[in-house]
Amino acid sequence: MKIVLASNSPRRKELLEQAHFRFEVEPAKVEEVFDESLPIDEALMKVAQTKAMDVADVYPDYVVIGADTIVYFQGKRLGKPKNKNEAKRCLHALSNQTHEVKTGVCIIKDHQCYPFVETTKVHFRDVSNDEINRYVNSGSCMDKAGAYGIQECDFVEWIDGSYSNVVGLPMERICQFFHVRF
Ligand SMILES: Cc1cn([C@H]2C[C@H](O)[C@@H](COP(=O)(O)OP(=O)(O)OP(=O)(O)O)O2)c(=O)[nH]c1=O
Repeated sequence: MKIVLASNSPRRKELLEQAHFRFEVEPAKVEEVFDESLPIDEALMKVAQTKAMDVADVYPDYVVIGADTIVYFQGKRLGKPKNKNEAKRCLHALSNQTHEVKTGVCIIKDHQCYPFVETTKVHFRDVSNDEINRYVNSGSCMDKAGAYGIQECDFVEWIDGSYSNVVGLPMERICQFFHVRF
């Protein structure tokens, strides 16, 4: 079975590699448009599907994996920060609070779409202004939903659910789909 990952994210590539998948990488060339009129999970699956379908056009005989990760907090979707100030505001808001990380996935196989959403609860400890400034100024938060990477900061006190889902792909469910042991 030939697999292609429709993503630009180095984290998703790494997660699939760690699980010993063999695959190509072809980032989708579509704008991420969120349909705010839909319930959050539906909107997320739609974005993942748009990414997967874009690549399926070019790789018709491959199984395509598309995904999109967001932070969901107090009924609001937090994507990648637009600038450092927004990143700081976002981390302040998440400090000492519990939020959800949602990854929408769409797998296209034999012209059929298999979409799903995985949700992980994440709790931040109390994070000081200094810590937030230092982390944001290091720059690595800018390409990450919610302005943090669980794999590179120590703000997370506990999680409930899939860790890899927070990083960008729910590997338990991906492996289940492909009948691979996780
Ligand atoms: C919350 C969180 C997100 N992230 C990353 C995963 C995703 O790469 C990114 C969310 O952006 P996405 O838009 O889901 O993905 P992407 O733009 O990196 O790649 P593509 O659209 O081509 O698939 O945030 C982490 O690495 N660690 C975290 O703890």
